Amino acid sequence: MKKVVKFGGSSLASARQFKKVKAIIDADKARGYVVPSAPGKRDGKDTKVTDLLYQCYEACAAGQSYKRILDQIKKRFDDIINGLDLDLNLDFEFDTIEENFKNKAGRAYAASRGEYLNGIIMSHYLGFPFVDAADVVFFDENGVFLPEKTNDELEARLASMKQAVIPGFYGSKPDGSIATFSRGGSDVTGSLVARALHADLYENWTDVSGFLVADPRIVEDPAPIETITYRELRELSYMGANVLHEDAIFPVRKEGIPINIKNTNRPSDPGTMIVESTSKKPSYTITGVAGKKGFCSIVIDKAMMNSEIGFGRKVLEVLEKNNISFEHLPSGIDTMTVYVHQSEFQEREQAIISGIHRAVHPDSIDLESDLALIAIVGRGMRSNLGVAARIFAALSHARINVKMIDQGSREMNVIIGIRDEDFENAIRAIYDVFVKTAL
Ligand SMILES: Nc1ncnc2c1ncn2[C@@H]1O[C@H](COP(=O)(O)OP(=O)(O)O)[C@@H](O)[C@H]1O
Ligand SMILES: N[C@@H](CC(=O)OP(=O)(O)O)C(=O)O
Repeated sequence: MKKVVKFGGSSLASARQFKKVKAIIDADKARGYVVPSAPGKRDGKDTKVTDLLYQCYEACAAGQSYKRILDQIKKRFDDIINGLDLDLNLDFEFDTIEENFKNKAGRAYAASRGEYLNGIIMSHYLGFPFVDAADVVFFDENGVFLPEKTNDELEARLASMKQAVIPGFYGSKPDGSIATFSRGGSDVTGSLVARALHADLYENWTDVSGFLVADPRIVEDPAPIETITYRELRELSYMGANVLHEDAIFPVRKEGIPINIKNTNRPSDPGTMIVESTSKKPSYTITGVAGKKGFCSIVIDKAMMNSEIGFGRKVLEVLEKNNISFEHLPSGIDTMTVYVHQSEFQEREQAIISGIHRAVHPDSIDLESDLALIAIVGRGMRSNLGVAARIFAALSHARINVKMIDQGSREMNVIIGIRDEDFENAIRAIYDVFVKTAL
């Protein structure tokens, strides 16, 4: 039995948390492969070490003094080392980091040091060998992740190891410089290690007792999800339920390895099992609800649009040329709407509008910003009549105007567009109608 255990920043924020982690690892011999994140927040007002490292790098790159921030980072690690009574000194590592900062090792290098140093501490504390992620996780020269090369190397390196600590979040490029995944990317490393080892289980330890039906920062004490499929989870994590990085699903899914989301602070809670498929019925009609703010809609009107072959392609080509991805594409007879990320769109707004004018000569183009998208996801929705009706009734009762509705063709998700300002109330209204009234 082999288990890969990834501990998030909240599980490694202090010596006290490290002790809980060791107890969890000691409790099960199968927990041999450990992927740590950088120390996270100790309380609501604290700063993640990764954020301190980014700040430190920005200051250094701007030619400003960065010593104060670096000292703060050092103190975070020293407090952990001292709290664990370890015979370990990171002075040499910090000298190297400072040297590399001056030699312009880059932003990704700076950010990666949180996981690197936490990995060294974890390896000393557990007595497990340390494997630098730079030697086993690879990106190309443009920073694009290389899954197969990584898998081959990880497989070869770990084959003879019964235990290992492999820091999350980063890897290396062909020239030896460091690249990272996007924020929250230690989840991806954990998943890659699980795939390479053909592990029986990937345990992802965090500060909540599994995936919850809704974001606990919005809904008070939301119900936990006992079992969720990869597909449902992918929809929810893509739409903002950021317990697990959205790219962490693919590697384990390839191998059919289940993921168990667990709580370091309540290790005996069952947490959430993430599986390929399940015959278990979800507890509620919906499995989960999640969403994101910051979208903009481009509404394009043109009489007889429906008979103009290639209309949609031409519009999307304009976005492609401007390097913008689209999120949703609801359409009517003479109207087509494209939902895009506001921050990306606003940088190229005028170029895109004039491009669409030139490409399809519309009667009008209207823009609306500050929109949010919410995904209501669940395998149980297929067999339940009236899901859309309940969503609309709940939102109308909460006096929320729905701008867009899009039901996936697999009937497993409904996506709605609303105003940013209604976001939290909408999530609560949907949660209440499907979960609270069902309790
Ligand atoms: N649907 C959800 N279920 C559980 N947690 C959620 C959900 N949506 C958002 N979260 C947030 O995700 C956090 C856990 O993810 P993250 O901060 O990345 O943890 P870690 O530092 O352990 O990697 C929780 O503390 C919670 O605030
Ligand atoms: N430390 C990195 C990577 C990561 O995955 O962290 P966490 O496991 O705390 O979400 C970040 O803050 O983005």
